[in-house]
Amino acid sequence: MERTRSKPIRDLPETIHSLLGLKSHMTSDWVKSVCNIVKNNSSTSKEEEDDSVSTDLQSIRDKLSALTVQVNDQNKQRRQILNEFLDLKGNMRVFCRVKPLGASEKLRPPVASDTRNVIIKLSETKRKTYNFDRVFQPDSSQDDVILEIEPVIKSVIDGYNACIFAYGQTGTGKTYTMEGLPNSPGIVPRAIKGLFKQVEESNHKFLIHFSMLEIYMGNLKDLLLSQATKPISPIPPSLSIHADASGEIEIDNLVNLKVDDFNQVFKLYKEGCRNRATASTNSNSASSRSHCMIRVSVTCLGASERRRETNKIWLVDLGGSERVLKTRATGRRFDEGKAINLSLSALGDVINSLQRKNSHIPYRNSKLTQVLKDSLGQDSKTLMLVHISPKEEDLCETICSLNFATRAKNIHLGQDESTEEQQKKEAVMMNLQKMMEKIEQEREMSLREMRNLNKTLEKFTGKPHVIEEEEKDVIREEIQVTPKKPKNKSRRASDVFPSFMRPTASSRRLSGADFSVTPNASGYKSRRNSMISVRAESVRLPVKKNRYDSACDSSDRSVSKSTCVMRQNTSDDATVYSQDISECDIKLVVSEHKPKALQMGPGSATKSRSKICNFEKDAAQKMDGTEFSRINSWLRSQSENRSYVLDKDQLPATPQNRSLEKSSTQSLTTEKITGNEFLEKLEDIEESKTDETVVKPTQMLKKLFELQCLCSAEEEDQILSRFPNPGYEDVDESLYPPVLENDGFSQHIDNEWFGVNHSAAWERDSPATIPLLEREPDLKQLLPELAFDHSLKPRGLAFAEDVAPPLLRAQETLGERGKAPTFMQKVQALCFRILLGLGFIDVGYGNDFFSGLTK
Ligand SMILES: Nc1ncnc2c1ncn2[C@@H]1O[C@H](COP(=O)(O)OP(=O)(O)OP(=O)(O)O)[C@@H](O)[C@H]1O
Repeated sequence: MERTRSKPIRDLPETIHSLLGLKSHMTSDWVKSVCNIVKNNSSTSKEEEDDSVSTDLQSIRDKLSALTVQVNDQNKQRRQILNEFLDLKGNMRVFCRVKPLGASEKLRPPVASDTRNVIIKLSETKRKTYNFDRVFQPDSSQDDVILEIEPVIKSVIDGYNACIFAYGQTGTGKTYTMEGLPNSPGIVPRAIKGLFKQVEESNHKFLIHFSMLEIYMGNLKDLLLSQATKPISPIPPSLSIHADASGEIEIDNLVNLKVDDFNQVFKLYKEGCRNRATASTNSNSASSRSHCMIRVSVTCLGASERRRETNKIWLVDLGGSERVLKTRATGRRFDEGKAINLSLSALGDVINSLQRKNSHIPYRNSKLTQVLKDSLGQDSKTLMLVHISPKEEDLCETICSLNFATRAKNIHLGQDESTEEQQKKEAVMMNLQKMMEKIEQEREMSLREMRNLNKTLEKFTGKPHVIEEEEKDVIREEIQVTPKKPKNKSRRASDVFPSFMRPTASSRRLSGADFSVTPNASGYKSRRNSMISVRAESVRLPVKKNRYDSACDSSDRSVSKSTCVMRQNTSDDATVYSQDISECDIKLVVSEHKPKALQMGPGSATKSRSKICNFEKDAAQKMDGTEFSRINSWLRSQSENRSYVLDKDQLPATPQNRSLEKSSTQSLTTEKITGNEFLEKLEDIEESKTDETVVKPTQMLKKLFELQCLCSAEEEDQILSRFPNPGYEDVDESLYPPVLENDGFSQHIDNEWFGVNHSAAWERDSPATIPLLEREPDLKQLLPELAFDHSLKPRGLAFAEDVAPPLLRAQETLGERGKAPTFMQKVQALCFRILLGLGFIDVGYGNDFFSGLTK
């Protein structure tokens, strides 16, 4: 182009010379006409030039559009083939993974396996074979497992709901498979990575959201929201499950964060794991005591070939099924084990009904099945990984797990197929797989060509080609707190539950969520709107610092046990446990929870509350990627800000309380008080309260005194020795904080990030497990006449009514509530518990988890 422009200038002398010769002929008209010719000439060439460029651009655009259509077509074909392939494999695919024997376990295991079968040696002559889609031998790697889940990830991109869950006896490697270790990451990180990779390769624009929750003791808990670590912390909005008009399951108030890459997911995942509590059990030193559920939602607008605009995948690490008798769980561990078994049993029932193609599928029988309703069965892709132990002592549980998995496997396949049919099917599947590979290669080529053309286009125009549908895309909010549906009580799942599904006293007691209490005389309002009166006390126990702590957290840790009592429901107390900053004081906290802001220091409840409000407000705003870090740091600050507040309005104007009030305002520093002062303060406060308000630990202390009066220690020991209770090696655990663990995953992640190995030292022998009274000299002073040795332990048990799992209370075999229990009633309660533990008494759950599984 430059050459054409410079030519007239080069030719100028010559032109002038020739013009000079024609001087006589040059009239003004002539000059004008020559000028016009030159002018027209130059404008024509410019237009021509522009035309040729725009033609080029147009042809690129046309090519791109054609390629887009082609890729869409290829996507459609791929989806159809994949779907056919997965249909042949079964909507519910079941894998079995056999845990390797430990180095010290040299015995020949009774479980053998090949790539599709698990053979159980029941006796010398009797063997039972279980058939699965794939069996992972003890020496199989994480890679082997991941390879098998790839089709499921692809079907998520195609718009199908999916669910991958790990099932099995406690300690058999569910968390290992789902989370993995730093050097061998498991399904969760790799599935999410795989999802992002697929999204990157796609020609569509996807929006990905991440949520994480756990089902603990039958209640949903949002793991991306710091939970109320103390009774008067802002209470996170309760999560409730409902189905939308299209039957998709939604969870109201569940934090749903937009994520742009795997790193963001990784941070959230870490945060979620931090909010999860695991505990040490006889079977697993870091046992998951809940079901951990990760939801990744995928939205793609304008992709007609996808099954639906928004779909999701659930990645679930189920709590371990366990025989309570075998694990010898007591107190809280016992309750947790029962809750896990109950929901697994409900899952088994759903699977059973799906398999039998029953018209009614009992999804409503547990929160777990309600949440997974649209991801189990129907046209969703489900992958179950059953984990078994090869050890002889676990044979019974292994058979239960295998039977459970076999029922699931039969969901789609129906009757057993003949070998011939199976071979035919496998040939078809092989063919489909080849077709899919071919289409994927072609698709990859088309996508590469599209990328190159896009680059060329960008060079000319300065912006990439935009496909029409993409232009229409709406940028979604970064945070989507699922908006509450207009209050239509009859539509809410929780309201139409059969009564046994409604939150029980125990579930409310433990989670603090779902606080639906019958109105009482004093006029009850929902907990979220008004917690009329909250009294709480907290005892903090120091926890030995481990290497993990020192590496990732500069603060010390302690385990705090807090108890709060709400006026609305005197029988309910919410016990929460948290890992917290180090303190070893006995701290008394009394507060009235009011809607008005509590003026406390940094990280106070007020701030947290207002942040939660902002959180919801933000849902209405569009956010860009940079917002993520803000939210992330907020989430972090939430988990780090652990403080206690004291509301002076609730304190009677006694000198003690004035000092207490003072202590509370001293920027949350805890006032050390002696045991007697402590009791006096409790009593003062108790007197000032309405008669319905109870402070449970005070009661417990009082009852300890009462018992001391009722009978001597010798008499009591004598009676108790007649009822051997193998589980009670310590004072009942429900009275004390659980052994809080860094959960497996965060441990792994943090190890990876900080390069430290987790020290297994603070597990069972953690100071947090040492009975409270032994650790607290102040409390010890309170009870000078009680021996602080193991003779105290059975006494704790005598208060069976207080410490028994709340579900036992429903039996009401101990006499009327509200009356002071006599010693005989306490002994009866103890007997009841023992008989229950030995399996002689049914607790009224209907079916025990293990019964029926071996049918
Ligand atoms: N396939 C495996 N290879 C190596 N180690 C394994 C394997 N499976 C499990 N483990 C190890 O066994 C221990 C218990 O595993 P894990 O915590 O995953 O069990 P779990 O089934 O999740 O237990 P729970 O139900 O109590 O949470 C862990 O230390 C884990 O690393």
